[in-house]
Amino acid sequence: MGTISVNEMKTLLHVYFIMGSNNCYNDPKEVLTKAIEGGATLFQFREKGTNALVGKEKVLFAKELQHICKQYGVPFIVNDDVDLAIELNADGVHIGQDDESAGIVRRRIGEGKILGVSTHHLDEVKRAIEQGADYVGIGPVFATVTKEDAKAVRGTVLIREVREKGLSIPIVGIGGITEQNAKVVMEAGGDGVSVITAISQAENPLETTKRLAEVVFLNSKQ
Ligand SMILES: Cc1ncc(COP(=O)(O)OP(=O)(O)O)c(N)n1
Ligand SMILES: Cc1ncsc1CCOP(=O)(O)O
Ligand SMILES: [Mg+2]
Repeated sequence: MGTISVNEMKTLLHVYFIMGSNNCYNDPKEVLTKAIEGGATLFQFREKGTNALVGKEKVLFAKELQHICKQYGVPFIVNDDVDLAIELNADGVHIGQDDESAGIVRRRIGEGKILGVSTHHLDEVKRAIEQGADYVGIGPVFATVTKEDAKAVRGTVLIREVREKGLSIPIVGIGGITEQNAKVVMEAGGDGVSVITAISQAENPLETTKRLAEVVFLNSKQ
């Protein structure tokens, strides 16, 4: 882990909103603002897939979203793009198993930044811990249409396994999570839920995030 405490990290993971420009029907800045006002505790900038912005446009857009996060005191995490995270002095980075190794990324971003790693098996969780992850993302818990190359749906099996092994690493579930099924992730031992579609395509992102936050709060152990 870096310098963030386990408890602080677990609290930040409660309602982890992830978004890129191509995930929204409406103005993404408005969507992010409403999500935060509704209770999002952490934000991940994930600009990838069909029609994603690149180059200067991507950087500019990232800066706009980072500015919103700063105004509300919500940490801003960058997905995949470690160079961008360093350039923007972002609060952290999220990487997957096909990205740069967690150990290298930890050394690049330093101890003071948040490092999240996607995991699908217990050995990946253990390796992420050894290499300095502050939290692990586990999923897809449910079917998702957002990530074209998503791994097979495994429900909450791995979340339960990690807790049964007595590992206290902060865990966030991901994949197809909504206010209707978030409770299952928390009951399995998750510390929070990360969502893209549930908020980015909600008719009312503010009210949806409020309801999601309520489910997480009611089922949280801290
Ligand atoms: C919180 C969280 N968990 C998992 C992921 C997925 O990361 P990855 O497997 O690297 O896939 P991409 O998101 O990069 O397509 C995530 N982004 N966030
Ligand atoms: C990035 C990612 N990693 C595993 S599933 C997923 C997509 C989650 O998006 P949604 O909340 O729309 O299912
Ligand atoms: Mg990735």
